[in-house]
Amino acid sequence: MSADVRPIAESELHDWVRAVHTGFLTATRVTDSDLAQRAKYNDLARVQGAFDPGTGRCVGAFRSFAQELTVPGGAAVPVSAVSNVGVLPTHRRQGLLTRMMAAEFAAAAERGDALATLIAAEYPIYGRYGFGPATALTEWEIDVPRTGLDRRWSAPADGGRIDLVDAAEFRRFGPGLHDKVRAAVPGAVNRDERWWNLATGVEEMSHRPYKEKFHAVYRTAEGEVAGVAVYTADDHWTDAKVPQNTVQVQDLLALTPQAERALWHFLCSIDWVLKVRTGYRAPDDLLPHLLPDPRSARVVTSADFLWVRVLDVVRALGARTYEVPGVLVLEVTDEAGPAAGRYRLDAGAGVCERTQEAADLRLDVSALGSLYLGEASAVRLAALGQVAEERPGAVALADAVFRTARRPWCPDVF
Ligand SMILES: CC(=O)SCCNC(=O)CCNC(=O)[C@H](O)C(C)(C)COP(=O)(O)OP(=O)(O)OC[C@H]1O[C@@H](n2cnc3c(N)ncnc32)[C@H](O)[C@@H]1OP(=O)(O)O
Repeated sequence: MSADVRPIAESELHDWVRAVHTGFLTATRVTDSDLAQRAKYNDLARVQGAFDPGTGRCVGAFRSFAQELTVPGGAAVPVSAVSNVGVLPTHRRQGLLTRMMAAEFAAAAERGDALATLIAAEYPIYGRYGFGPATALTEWEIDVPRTGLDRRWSAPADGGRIDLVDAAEFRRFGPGLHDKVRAAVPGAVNRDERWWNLATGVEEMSHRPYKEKFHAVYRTAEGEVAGVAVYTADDHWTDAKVPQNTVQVQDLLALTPQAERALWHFLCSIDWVLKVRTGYRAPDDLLPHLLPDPRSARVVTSADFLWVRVLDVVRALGARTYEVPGVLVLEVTDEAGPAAGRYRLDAGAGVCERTQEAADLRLDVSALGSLYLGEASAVRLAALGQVAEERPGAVALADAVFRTARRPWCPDVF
């Protein structure tokens, strides 16, 4: 008998959270506070469980939630974010994720979602469901003594100022600042109340206890909050009593290059600190070039991050803008979902519609997901055999049309 896959009842939440914690190898313990948070923030109609017919226990978990994704041009598009996917090791590779994903796509079609998003735990999992890697990230480690920065630095040169504030103050100004920052960053997603409460210690989860952080806020000469760096530090001294601490940046938001420069220079000026790890940044982040010697910032992580699944091609392609005009007819294949068909994109007008015209390009919906936010190059995908050119010049045109001047970036795990 196969497992029962369905939305869970509130009485099954404890068992479901245990399955999530087990799948993610964090714990099996579920606290009252974990449950209270789930009941408060998770829409149970969008929380699926797979239940073993023999034991009745939850052996698979899956959840989606309403999210806003900034797309090229700045629109905040409502999407379905997939999270908390976990199948117990005793029940893996029996098709449970596939069944939960199929149920999610059916529900997404009913809701009218144009796109789905997720952060893939492992690369090979989600391509088969039509998701494509759509943003990348880079983490640098800065060797502070090598930056060439003046260690006597104590204030931004642009008339702005930096102050240390507590988590409660960050909780107050952070959401407004983040909303302004994300509007200018394709690939960024909204942070909900739960995100802010967990980040500032208002609430915590048993497997992710709150760790106190430092918050450096940058204000312009006019007193406007234009950036913040949230960081932690370790405590490492050599036998000779030489401090060798590393600052780990948890979050750095900046509205302007001036704020960005001031915050990085501040972090590199802190006494006792030899290294600054930047946290996950955009791959074309300004950071290395904000340092006199950019080579003092060494890449320590470079990977795919946000994955995008186009569900409704007409609405998804119509929601973003394009850097250059051009008309492309795309033949999209989609084994697992509703995106299959032939579409005419008029990039200049920002309009996409179904068409019977001859195709210029053929591609799978997962490749379309990779192109969607401007990260992937159509030329590169064609070289990899993921885009086929039916009209000479169409791949080069698609490259120019879809790509963006700055690379998309999703700062958040969800
Ligand atoms: C958005 C997020 O939450 S990301 C977090 C994902 N969760 C985890 O990584 C936690 C640990 N892993 C798990 O819980 C499970 O192994 C899951 C959720 C990744 C997969 O669940 P399963 O129920 O085993 O997947 P399912 O049986 O439907 O597999 C479908 C296909 O995907 C393949 N597949 C599934 N997971 C993986 C993987 N990690 N690596 C490679 N292939 C995979 C299967 O082999 C199968 O291929 P086939 O159809 O050719 O046989």
